[in-house]
Amino acid sequence: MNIIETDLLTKRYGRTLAVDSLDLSVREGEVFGFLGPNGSGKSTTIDTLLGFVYPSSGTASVFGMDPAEDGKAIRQRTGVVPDGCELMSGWTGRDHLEFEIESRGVEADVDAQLERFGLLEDADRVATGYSRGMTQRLLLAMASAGDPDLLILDEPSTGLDPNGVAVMQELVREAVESGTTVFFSSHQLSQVESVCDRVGILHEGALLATDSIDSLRSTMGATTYLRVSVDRVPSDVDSLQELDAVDDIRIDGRNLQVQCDGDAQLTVLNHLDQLGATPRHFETERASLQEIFRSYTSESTAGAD
Ligand SMILES: Nc1ncnc2c1ncn2[C@@H]1O[C@H](COP(=O)(O)OP(=O)(O)OP(=O)(O)O)[C@@H](O)[C@H]1O
Repeated sequence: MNIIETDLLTKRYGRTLAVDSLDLSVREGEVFGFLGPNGSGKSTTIDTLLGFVYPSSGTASVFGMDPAEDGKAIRQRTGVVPDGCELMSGWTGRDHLEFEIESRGVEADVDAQLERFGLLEDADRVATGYSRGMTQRLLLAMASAGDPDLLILDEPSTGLDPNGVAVMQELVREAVESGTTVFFSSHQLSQVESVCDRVGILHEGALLATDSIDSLRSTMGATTYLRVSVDRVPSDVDSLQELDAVDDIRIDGRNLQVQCDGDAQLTVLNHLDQLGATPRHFETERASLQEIFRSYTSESTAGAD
């Protein structure tokens, strides 16, 4: 079953096309990474899913409900870490958490939740005095209170130190174990890569690709960088380029960098051997999500120019 489904979802602000014919499906229990550069429409999509913003055309459904009509019911089952949230003046961290629990109508142990996010000692301080990292931990504590069916995290690691990031990643893993679906919007690609099952790449309001990170890598074609140091560079080294699996070769002294298909390392090393070059050392590196992301968004920008 799909927890989130959109069909040609479009949102215009005057002449700005913030979300453009978006077809999105997020399955129950998965961690879906929603990736896109600044201004690509991530927050607008989320606001539409939560019923804060109405679509210009197309439809959205969350838990099978229309957010434009049943936004409140959707929000009661959803924990949200919004992008750029303002805290209530004069309220303590505890006040914020208690309010969240009450307004979503869930059961949660307030002290345990504060402790889990390292906020128990500061719980009775006015939260507008919190550091950015503490504020973000408070937002995570509020969003995850009472094990919601859906967690929407919009840039959840903003302001977090490495410990905070680890707590956030742990939160995502625990949420999934308890059956929560997680919608994780970010341009912090390394964090998406470590927790998400599938990612959607958004650019200028449109979804360029949706798939698992591995499939996106193989769609990119030559996705492995093989770095080899050889005892000598053969004069006919360019013949490597004739191998189907090889996309590009760069030579720096006795070091070669070969961009090739994921399973072609041995073919390349054997070919070098046949050319009379003995590999002294080699290492491989797969394309990172960052490169996949750049490849999709820059191709699309090039096409638009
Ligand atoms: N209330 C609004 N009024 C007018 N334009 C808006 C409004 N909200 C968003 N936009 C525009 O819609 C586009 C998409 O913005 P959105 O905030 O959804 O992107 P985003 O991917 O979440 O960006 P970021 O990563 O910077 O948060 C941008 O061009 C933005 O300026």
